[in-house]
Order: sequence, then structure tokens, then C-alpha cells
Amino acid sequence: MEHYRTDAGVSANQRFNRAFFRDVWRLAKPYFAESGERWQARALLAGVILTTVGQVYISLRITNWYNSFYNALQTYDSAGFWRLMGVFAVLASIYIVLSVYQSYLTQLLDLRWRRWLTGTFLSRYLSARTYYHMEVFKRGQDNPDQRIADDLSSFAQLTSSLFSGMLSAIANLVAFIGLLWVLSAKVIVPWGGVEHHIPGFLVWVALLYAVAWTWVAARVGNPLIHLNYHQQRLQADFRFSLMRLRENSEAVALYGGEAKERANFDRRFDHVFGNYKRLILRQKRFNWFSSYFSQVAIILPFLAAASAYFAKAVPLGFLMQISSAFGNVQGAFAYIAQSYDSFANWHAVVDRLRGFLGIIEAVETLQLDASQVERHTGSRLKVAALDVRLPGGQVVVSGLNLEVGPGERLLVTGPSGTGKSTLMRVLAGIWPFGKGRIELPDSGKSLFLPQKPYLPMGSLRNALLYPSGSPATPDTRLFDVLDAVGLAHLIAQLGDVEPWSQMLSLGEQQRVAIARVLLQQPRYVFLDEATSALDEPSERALYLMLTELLPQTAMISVGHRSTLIAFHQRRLHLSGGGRWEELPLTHVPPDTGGSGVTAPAPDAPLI
Ligand SMILES: Nc1ncnc2c1ncn2[C@@H]1O[C@H](COP(=O)(O)OP(=O)(O)OP(=O)(O)O)[C@@H](O)[C@H]1O
Repeated sequence: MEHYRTDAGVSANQRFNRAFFRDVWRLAKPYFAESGERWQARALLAGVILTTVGQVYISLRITNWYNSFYNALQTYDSAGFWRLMGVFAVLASIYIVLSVYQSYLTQLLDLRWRRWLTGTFLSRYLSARTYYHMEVFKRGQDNPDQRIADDLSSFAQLTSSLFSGMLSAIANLVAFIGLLWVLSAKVIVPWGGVEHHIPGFLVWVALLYAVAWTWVAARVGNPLIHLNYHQQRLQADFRFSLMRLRENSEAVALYGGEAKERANFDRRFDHVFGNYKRLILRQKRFNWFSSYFSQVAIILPFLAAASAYFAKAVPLGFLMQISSAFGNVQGAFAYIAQSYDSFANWHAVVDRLRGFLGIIEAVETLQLDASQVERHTGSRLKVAALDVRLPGGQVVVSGLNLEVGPGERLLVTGPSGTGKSTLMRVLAGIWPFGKGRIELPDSGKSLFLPQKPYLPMGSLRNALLYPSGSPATPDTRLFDVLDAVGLAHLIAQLGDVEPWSQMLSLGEQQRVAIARVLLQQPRYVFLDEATSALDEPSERALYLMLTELLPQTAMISVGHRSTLIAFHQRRLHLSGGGRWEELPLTHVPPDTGGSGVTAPAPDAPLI
């Protein structure tokens, strides 16, 4: 049975408590308080607040207008009717402008906030190779891509829409509570055969009603928080599994793995379906209560004012006015209850982002704790007392001392799994587990080639110049380089945008990587089985070309083939458990079955 990885950021906090609002504040504050665009952000926020409050003010005027209008109708006052039509036209025009701008400014704020949040999260994700260390420390399980692409947008959007909803609720409350209080004075409450006048009666009704509604909404709606949380995660898992098929389409096709893939998709989709079904069932339950409460709220003020109206103590306009005022006050009190499902979604998004931030911070701390490798810039590679470890603490290389000067060529050998690639990662500065001292020319002057080259999306030109080749490099130079690495047949396609990592054979991709060495001319080049997919004559030809064209470039290669011997002057052998030794190039160590002194047969594996 498959065990899904759990998300390190899963929240136990399922309530709208202080901890939750602290998280919101932590996510929201930097944009408005510290960012470079804080003044634009504050101006937009002020615009949103002003237009929201303006809308509420106009609503208040319209409520008063209702009173006059219905009274004009009831008294057959034609002149008053036309005058009030004119008043309404003015009020409605202002309301339209405010409402359009309120929505526009809110969206603009969302968009800019999202851009800033995305930029900030991307910087932290990419800085100090956190994206890589999340995998190494096994902390990157829950789809960081989805958090950056979707959750940040939802956070900005939900926060600003719930904020302006809340603001409008408060403004409505402030605007209408006084009116409702005054109007309540005329409401008659018949009780026990006696007519009572309760000060602010309808305000109390609205408040108690909203409290009851919120209590029910919280009880019924709270599970929506974790259902929303899991829905997003399960959907992202499902999408990611589809993406993996796209990336590995050829391998799956060759294995004929469609049935397995299908079963995997079905299983993941079942999770999406199951959770979504629970979510809509819960939403349905929520809607039952929500609809019930909102329908009853419509008739409450009429029920309350009916006795006074039928006793002819108040006119029809009063009834309409009190219904509108009650609707506004009650709607304001019950804002949270009415929008509880959006609040639950917002909670889920905040939990996910808090989890993501927590993972980033944990990785940053682990990076600091794990790495005690001092790195210095120098003119040559010098390694002193270097220990390399695995995440579990096992020693891969112990106390390595090594010096490789300009133009020198060192071959690193050893049985599979003894840590050759891990040593390369430490030298490249991306492996955090180890201690010791490394001196190397700065990063622009060293180039590391992994076994599987990375070809970015875009043109072949882009791929050749990745990551730091000058965009001004003339095409003729690129033609020469392609020709030199045996890719002359691709010259005509230099500007074509294709899925190059799928189109080119692994050997061709390794040639592209060698082309990068020619273009960047580093002082140190580290080749981790970077020519392993090539046939031996081609591998020989490429090494020969590198040594001839870049005689001053030091070369540190990892490889298993004996063909590499001819192109190196020294050999570092790792034999596992942290052991290492510098051996003569012709020496085959006894633990690999060799005699210990004989040179290997020309094409025999070096292991
Ligand atoms: N991210 C990781 N987490 C845990 N262990 C790892 C990780 N990466 C590598 N290892 C382990 O470290 C050990 C050394 O791996 P490494 O890839 O450096 O070996 P290698 O000598 O380059 O092997 P090969 O010759 O097969 O390429 C292996 O046991 C491997 O399983």
C-alpha cells in the first residue's frame, strides 16, 4: 500500500483564533509596512476604504430616500414623486461610480499584492538553493509550485475581498444602527396582552439573530477549513502526477506503463473526488442553514413592525425604511456567518502559506546547522580536512586534502554509491552536509556538469547560453561550437523553440553541455559522468578537444570508463566508508578485483 507523504505544514489550528490572525498579519504586514511599493499599496488601500465607506453612505441616503418615496406614493404626491426620481438619479449615479471603482481598486490591489508576494516567495525559494535543499532535507513534499502559483493569488484576493466586506459591514453598522435604534422606538411588541416599547428592539433582534447564525455557521462550517486545505493539496498532487507523465512520456511509452499510470491517476483522482464530495456535502449542509437564516432575516422586521403598521401607527414608508435599516444592521452583524465558507477557504490558504513559510525557514536553519564548510575564493582548487556526509550522518568522504592547479586534470573514481557525485556537490557548494575548507575560483569561473544536463525551455540558443552566457554571443560563434561538439546538424535549428530535453538524445544533450564549457571557458570544470552517454570514440574526441582548446582549464572528472585515463594526470579513488586515496592512473585497487598493479585493458570499466 502506498503511503502518501504528510505535509510538514499541516495545521492543527482549525479556529479563527489569535494564532490564525498572527499568521495573517505576518503574511500581510510586509507588503504594506516594509515593501518598496508600500506607498502605492497604502494609497490603493485608502482608495478601497474610501469607496467602500462612500458606498455605505449612499446606501444610507437611499434608505432615507425610500421613506420619502413610499410616502410620496401613498399620498399621491406627483411633484414629490418626480423630485425624488431626480434625487435617486443623482444618488444612483454616485453609487455606480463608487461601486465600479471599489471593485477596480480592490482588484488592482490584489494584483499588485500578488506580484509582490510572488516575487518575495520566489526570491526566498531560489535563494541559497532552498528549492534544492527542500528535496535534500525532504521538506519540499507539498507542491511548492502550487503554493507560489495559486495560494499567493488566493491569499491576496481573499484577504482584500474579506477585508472590504468586513469594512463595509462595519460602516453599515455605524451608519444604520442609530437609524434602526430610533425607528425601533415606534415598534410595538405585544406581549402578555400588553403593548411594549423596547428601546432599540430591532437592534437587539439583529444582534441576537446574528450571534445564533454565527454560532451555527461556525459549527457547520468549520470542517470546510481542512476540507479546503486538503482539496488544494490533492488537486496539486493529481496535477503533478500528470506532469510527471508528460515529462517521462517516452520512458512510460517504452515500458508500456499506461495501465500502471492510469491506476495511479485513478487513485489520485479518487482522493480528489472523495474529498471534494465531502466538501460539497458539507457546503450543502452549510447552505441549508445559511439560506434558512437569510430568508428568515427578510421577514423579521416586517413581523416586528406589523402590529404598529396595522394599528396605523406608522405609514408604509416606515415599514420599508425599517426593513432596509434592519437588513443593513443584521447583514453587518451576520457578515462573518454569511461568508463563513469564504472565511474557511481563507483559513485554509493561510495555513498552507504558513506551512510553506515554515518549511522555507526550517530549511534555512538546517542549511546553517548542517554546513560547516568554509568556502573561500582563490586562484586554485584547494580542499583541506573535508568531511562529506549524507543527510542521515553517514560519512562519505573523511578528511580529504586535495589541491588541483590550473590546467591540471584529475579523475575521480570509485565503485557506485561511494560518494563521487556527492563530493562534486560539496565542491559546487550545493550539498549542505559536511565540514572543512574549500578554496575555488568564484562561481563564474567554475562550471559543474551533471550526468543529466538541464536544458531550459526555449530555443537551442537559450540552452547553449544557459545559465550565464552573454545573449550578445554572435551566432557564428555558436555555429562553431555546435560544430566542434558534433552537433553541426542542429545549426539550422539554433533559434527554434522545441522541447529540446525530450527531442535530443542523452548523448546529444551531453554534447550541448560540453558546448557550454567551450562558450564559458571556465578555469575549473567539473564533469560528473558528463560524457557517460556517448560512445567511447566520441567521448575521447570531446575530451581531446577540451584539452586542446582549453589547456589552462583544470578538469575534475568523475567516470567509470578506462578511456578517460588518457586525458587525466591524477586520480582520486573513493572506496566507501569515507576512505579515499590518490592512486596512480594505471592502478586498479584490490577491492575491485584487480591485481593492484596492472593497467586496465583499454576499454575495461574503471569502476
Ligand atoms: N539526497 C540524498 N539523500 C540521501 N542519500 C543520498 C542522497 N543523494 C545521494 N545519497 C546517497 O549517497 C551515496 C553516494 O551517492 P553518490 O551519488 O554520491 O554516489 P556515486 O559514487 O556518485 O555513485 P554512481 O557511481 O552510481 O554515480 C549513495 O548511497 C546515495 O544513495
